[in-house]
Amino acid sequence: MIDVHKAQQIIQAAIPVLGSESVPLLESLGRVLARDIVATEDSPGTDISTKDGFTLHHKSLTGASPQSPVFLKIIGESAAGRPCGAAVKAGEAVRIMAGGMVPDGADTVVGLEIVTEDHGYVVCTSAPRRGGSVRLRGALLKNGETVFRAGMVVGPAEVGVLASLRRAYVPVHRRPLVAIATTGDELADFHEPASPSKTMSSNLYALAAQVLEAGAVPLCIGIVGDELETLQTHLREALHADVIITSGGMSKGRYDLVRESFAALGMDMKLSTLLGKPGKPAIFGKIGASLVFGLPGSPPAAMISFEQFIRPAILRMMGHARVPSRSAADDRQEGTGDGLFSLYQLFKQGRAAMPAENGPSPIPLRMSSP
Ligand SMILES: Nc1nc2c(c(=O)[nH]1)N[C@H]1C(S)=C(S)[C@@H](COP(=O)(O)OP(=O)(O)OC[C@H]3O[C@@H](n4cnc5c(N)ncnc54)[C@H](O)[C@@H]3O)O[C@H]1N2
Ligand code: MOO
Repeated sequence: MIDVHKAQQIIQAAIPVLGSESVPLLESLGRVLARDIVATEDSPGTDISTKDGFTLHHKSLTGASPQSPVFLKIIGESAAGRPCGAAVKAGEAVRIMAGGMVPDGADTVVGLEIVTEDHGYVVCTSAPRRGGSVRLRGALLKNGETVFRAGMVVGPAEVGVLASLRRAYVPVHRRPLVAIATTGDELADFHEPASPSKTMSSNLYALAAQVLEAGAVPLCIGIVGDELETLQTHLREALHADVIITSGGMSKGRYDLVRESFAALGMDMKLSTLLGKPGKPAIFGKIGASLVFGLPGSPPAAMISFEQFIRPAILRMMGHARVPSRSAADDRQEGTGDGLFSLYQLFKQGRAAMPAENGPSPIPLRMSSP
């Protein structure tokens, strides 16, 4: 028997990083880049003014002072997105807006606040430094420059930069398809009427929600009965998924046939039986390329096993380099009260599974009262 941390190491060592896919820009949020992103053009693509004012050649301002103002003829306008066609010569200036293209012949912008206008001339009484208030072509990004490295997680700022690079599609690591089957003849789903001998298969939904929260794609196989042949048939069909999760049927009871079914499908068992609860009877292995996690049926044990083992595995498959590994045992020792262990306690008291004010519906699919 091994402890949770050793089990986490064994699982991580067996997890492949999935290949890449190209996704529309916004779908890359939270995903991991599968390739370096290289700029294919300069940004900005031309010299741009950062102020509203006048653009001119710096030499035109030589000697400008309050005692000796320099008059420059205004020959045109460069608004953002509407460049001025003319080139600027000595003794001339072009009215420019922030974001406007600096025309040929100009190299400097003087802000509106330090000049005056007089009958078609701009009057300058000081000279800013050469190149002042101009963002040069390629100042933000140069053509050929590596902007982001593979392995980086895409956040909102990266989405903005990718958009400025005109990347409508982004290469990211694939999200795993995770098949979830719950086992047990006592289980029922929404389509079946409530009955004292039946238990709603809440694990199917809780685990699917955990899969979604981890960023993967859940595929709910549903409830599979405690019958060897049925189990094998359904699990065989689930083998096209990257990950298969089962809940229930893991203990040594007479009808606990999950291990047997996996064995018959050729499972390479890498982990069997943990030291301590919750999740003691959990197993992990591989069938072909699919990773297989057999979790215990008890809802807190299933959810906590997911947090301890499957969330880190999913993150790793999606290319995340730093994968935090939590354990209910650590949380209990730390006694923070908001960790995995408290989730377990909450479940044991039945509060998470069924809030008192929102009892079970006797009629399936009836809308709960608000
Ligand atoms: N003789 C022993 N029996 C058991 C031991 C033990 O040490 N000696 N350990 C117990 C522990 S701990 C666990 S955990 C369970 C694991 O058993 P299974 O994985 O076979 O779980 P089930 O028997 O199928 O179900 C347990 C419990 O959870 C409910 N359940 C199951 N599936 C779902 C679902 N999809 N949604 C909601 N609830 C579910 C089920 O009705 C049971 O009440 O073994 C113990 N036995
Ligand atoms: O080991 Mo069971 O999963 O411990 O509650």
